[in-house]
Amino acid sequence: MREADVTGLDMDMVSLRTTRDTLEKDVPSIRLEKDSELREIYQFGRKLGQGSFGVVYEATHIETQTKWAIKEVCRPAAGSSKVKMLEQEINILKQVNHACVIQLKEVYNTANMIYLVTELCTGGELNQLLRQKKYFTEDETRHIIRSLAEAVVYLHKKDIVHRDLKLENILVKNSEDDDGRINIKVTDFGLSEQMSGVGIDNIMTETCGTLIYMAPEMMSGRGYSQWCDVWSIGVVMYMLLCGEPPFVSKTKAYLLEEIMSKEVPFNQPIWSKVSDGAKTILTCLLKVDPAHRMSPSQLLENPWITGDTNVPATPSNVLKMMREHLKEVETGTQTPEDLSFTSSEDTLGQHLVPQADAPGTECNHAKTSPVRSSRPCTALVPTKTTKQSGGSLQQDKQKNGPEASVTPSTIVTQAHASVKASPQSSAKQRRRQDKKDFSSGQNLSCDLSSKGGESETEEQGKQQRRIKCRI
Ligand SMILES: Nc1ncnc2c1ncn2[C@@H]1O[C@H](COP(=O)(O)OP(=O)(O)OP(=O)(O)O)[C@@H](O)[C@H]1O
Repeated sequence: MREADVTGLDMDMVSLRTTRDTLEKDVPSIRLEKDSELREIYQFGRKLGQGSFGVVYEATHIETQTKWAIKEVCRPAAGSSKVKMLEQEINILKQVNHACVIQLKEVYNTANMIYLVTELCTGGELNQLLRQKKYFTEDETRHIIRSLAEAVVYLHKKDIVHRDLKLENILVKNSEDDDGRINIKVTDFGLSEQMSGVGIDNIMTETCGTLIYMAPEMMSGRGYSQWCDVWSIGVVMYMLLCGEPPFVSKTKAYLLEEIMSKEVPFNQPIWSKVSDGAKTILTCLLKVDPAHRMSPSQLLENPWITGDTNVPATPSNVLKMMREHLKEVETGTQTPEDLSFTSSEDTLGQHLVPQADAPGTECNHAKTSPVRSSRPCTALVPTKTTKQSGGSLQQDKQKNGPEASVTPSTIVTQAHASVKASPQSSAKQRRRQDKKDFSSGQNLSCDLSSKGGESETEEQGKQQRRIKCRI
């Protein structure tokens, strides 16, 4: 493999998504007799940071004079949960090769230590940069979120769910490249999960990650899938644009209640300067019901991300879509037959999905609908939900292409089943319905019973605390 792929030096020519997905790489795992032997290969420099596993140093490869980061980890006790997390992290890093995901170059093992040699990110963590800048411009945010979405699409295609996406786990390769862009690398796969099962096996129940970035379905403890990463992208994007998290509360239970009872807040003065396009995306990423969340692929196709100003701003709710469609019918650009809504009675047990999955359309990600069109979403068609449940990711991939790997699994499908989108629906009604569905026993119900319970006291005053269940 070329050195450039490992070092990430290809960054400048990777604006096209297809060129960013590179081939799997071979990561050598090298056994050393003594720790001092590594000092003959690398010259250790300044300390870059300290994590829960070990210390990270800047290091220069003596032979090539290239700079790297080396994470020095004290070998945890065999069989311990720490070992499992480390193994999981190394396992995943060995499989990934993407310009926006940290690259693992080599692993060195000695009797007492493990050394992970990764590409060096001289710009530090994204949260440090945010603290300095207070907030990012829309252009800067667009570039960062596009990179993050590309990384997540790539990971999800490999059935990897990061589960702890946050500003602290996004490193900045270098402060700014020649074009003034901030190039990011997703890191810290300690809490990531690789889904290998089918259908229900792909639903995870561990509560892990960092509270303010945590998807409500994960907080509720009832089960979640890869859509938890989408929620985190939404929180990251919100924070980049205004410097603060969208939802804050003292405990997990109160935070969940806050998320369930409020719209995504855009009332601070700073939001008056932010485009409607960006706000629409945030609303679509931060949908309470994962079944209604925008998919990472849809995010990449959104005109706000692509910068395609020729695509008209598309209405973000059913009512607006109806109005626009009726206007089109009135002006003769479409026939009434195109308006293929069914009555709400007809839709019992079914869910309505946009007919097209085109850029800039409604955020519903029911992409398994066989009906696809290149025109913007204008009509809703019912799809049977039963067909989706229980299907394997592999089968879905074969049937529908790699996109299907991010298809919501059964639990999400159940959520769809309970949504009846009538023509009278509005965004607010939809959100209320989301919350109702979410909190009902039919799908991902929210268990607020822990309020005042055992986990609350433990979490008091620690909004950003990480809950690593496996430790
Ligand atoms: N490749 C890198 N380039 C530059 N700095 C890095 C790199 N990797 C890690 N760091 C810095 O070192 C710090 C510690 O990283 P490390 O991955 O050990 O811990 P962490 O991100 O806090 O996660 P955890 O404690 O869950 O392992 C990070 O916060 C970051 O600032």
